[in-house]
This record gives sequence, C-alpha cells and structure tokens, in this order.
Amino acid sequence: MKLTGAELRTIRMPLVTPFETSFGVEEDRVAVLVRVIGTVGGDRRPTEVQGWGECVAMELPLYSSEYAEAAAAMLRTFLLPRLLRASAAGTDITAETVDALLEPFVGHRMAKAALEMAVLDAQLRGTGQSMAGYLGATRPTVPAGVSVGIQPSIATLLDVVADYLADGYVRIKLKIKPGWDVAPVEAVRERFGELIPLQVDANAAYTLADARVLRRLDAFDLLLIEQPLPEDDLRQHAELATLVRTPICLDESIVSPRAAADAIALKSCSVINIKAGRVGGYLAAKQIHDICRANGIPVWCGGMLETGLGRAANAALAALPGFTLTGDISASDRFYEQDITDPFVMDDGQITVPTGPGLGVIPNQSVLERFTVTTEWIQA
Ligand SMILES: CSCC[C@@H](NC(=O)CCC(=O)O)C(=O)O
Ligand SMILES: [Mg+2]
Repeated sequence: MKLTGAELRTIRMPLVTPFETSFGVEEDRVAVLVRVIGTVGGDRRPTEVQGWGECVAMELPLYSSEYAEAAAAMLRTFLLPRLLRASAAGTDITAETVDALLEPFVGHRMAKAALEMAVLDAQLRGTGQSMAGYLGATRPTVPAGVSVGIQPSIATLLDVVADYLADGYVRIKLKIKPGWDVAPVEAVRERFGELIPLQVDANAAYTLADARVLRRLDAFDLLLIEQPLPEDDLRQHAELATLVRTPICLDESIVSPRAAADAIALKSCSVINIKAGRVGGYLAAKQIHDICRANGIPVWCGGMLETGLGRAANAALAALPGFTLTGDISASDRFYEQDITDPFVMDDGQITVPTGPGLGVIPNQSVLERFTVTTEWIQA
C-alpha cells in the first residue's frame, strides 16, 4: 500500500460499571485509534483504502509500562512518520513489513500493534479478505467469556456473576488480589456449583511467599490462575507451578513470541493468554498461537476492554484452532452502553466472527465523534 496519511484520534468511553482489578479501578476507557489512508493497485489503477487500528494501552501505566498518551506520542513522533517516509521513498507498506520498519524503535508494542492493525485492515479491505480468513480462523463463532472485577462484597459478586451467567456467558473469570481470593472463589463455587468454567486473574499481585494462599485455590477446580506473580519473573512462576496444582497462565509476561517460547521452555506456565496489542500485533499473536500449538500449550484470547474495532480483530484471532479455551471476548454491552461500532452481541453464549473485508466493522461516525477527545491528521 502507498500510505498517504493517517488520522490519530483519542477517545474516552464511559464504562457501564467501574472495573476493579488488583491494580486499580477503571471508570472509563481511554483509547488511541489510528486510521491509515492509502492507495493500492499501483499507479495504473490506484484504489483508495483505509484501515483502523486500536491501541490497547490504558490511560495509566498500571497494567504495563505503556499508556495512551505515550502511545499517541510514539505514533505521532516516530512510528507514523517512519512508515510515511518509507512509503514516500517507494516502499510498499504491508502488514508483513510494518514490524521490520518499526523495529529500530525499542518497545512500545501496543503503539506498534495499533499501527500494524490499521495497515492490515486497509490491506485486507483492498483485497476483500477478512481478518479471520487472513489469520486462518476455523470457526464462525467463538465462545463468550466474561471478566468480573473485584466487587465491594461477596453478596454483590454473586449477584454480578448470576447476571452474567443469565446473559449466557460460558466462562467466568474473577479478578483477585491478596485479601480477595479464596473467599470469593469459594462463594462462587458454593452458589453456582462445580460445573461452571471458572478461572482467576491476579494481574501480578502476589509473590512466591503467597504460594500457600494460592495453593488453597486448588480446592476449587479452577481452569487456571492468570499472572499471579510480576510480569518479569518467569523463574518464580516456574517455581510456583511446582507448588500449586491449578495450571498457571501468563498474560503480562508474554510480550513477544520469544517470551512465549522462553516461558514454555522454563515451564513458567501451562496456558497462555494471547493479546495482540500486548505482543506487538496480530501477526505476532498468530506466531505465539503457532508456537503454543507446536508445544501443546492451550491458548485463549485476552481482552483489554476493546471497542468493537479491537473486539472484531480479537474474535477473528480467537477462532484459530489453537484457541481451545474460552477467551475474554464479551459482548460490547459488558463494558459499554454504546460501542463505536455496531455492538457485538452474544447469541447462545457465542460471539460471531466478522466475515467482511478486513476487520469487517467500521466506526459509526457520530458515535465516534461523541467520544472523541482529540483528533489530528498526520502526513508525510
Ligand atoms: C483494566 S484490566 C485489562 C487487562 C485484563 N483484562 C481483562 O480482565 C479482560 C477485559 C475484557 O474483557 O476486555 C487482564 O489482565 O486480563
Ligand atoms: Mg490478565
């Protein structure tokens, strides 16, 4: 694709209810969106294309070191100018070459992922191929799992879980932290029985000294314990894995295909949560899927409270064959009263994978404008 310019937009969307994790409470979602404009088909028959990318970096650097304002600065100052200059010099900009073009800039995987996603969307809209087709999806729908935040009381938690089960969610994930772990899990098991698929996510809130508490969770037949220890500690996760029976799943630690291979080799985890934004894009996410499949490691698609843009891409990713566990792919209304795209809805516990070209969805302009904080045009 010949890149002619890009729109960099920051939006703020209110959450339907506060979302509490071990690292804080989210009241709304700030997201950086990239829309790239270009032409495909060479100089003979140039066709204009555009593509959308969503950056999963949160407003504050609490989940990882990236945050929305920094991602916007990276895109504005380094990443977009790099691609625009390369395109002006005659380089064909494709999703498969974005990573190499941006490689000189260290880190900022979420910012890079958003740009790669926008280029991939534009490229696929140009060829008419869907994201699902491009990635190698094998299913038309994916099961809907829901992430339940830390609640003010056990009673409230049980009501919240009951509502999500009534909505049709097929897997429940509970956020935990020291002091809110065994009791809420035990209460959910007592109220809803042994059969509901249940897992927990600590967002790196524990240390190896908490192994005894984490081992108490073995009594509740959880699918997995997600990221119990700090993201840079593969060695201690491997040690914890010998002390608890429940499978250890890593999220924040898996920042690249190499990190996935290391975690598997070090036996730091036996399940991996794949988030395209965290690992630098959907192409790296597919690589991690392939590495895990080759090593017999089940994967599932994590969520970062994406709008319908990221949700569309995640649904396509989650439809790959190695995604054998239910992901955090919920309906739009789990977080948003109004999504910037047509809402993703659950049908009998399933989310339909978009089949249109590229992401298969586009923002509703008036809704997008309503949530827009800033927008700017970047060109060579
Ligand atoms: C603000 S917490 C975002 C990261 C968190 N994401 C979720 O819990 C799922 C959120 C979603 O359903 O999009 C995780 O660590 O897995
Ligand atoms: Mg997580």
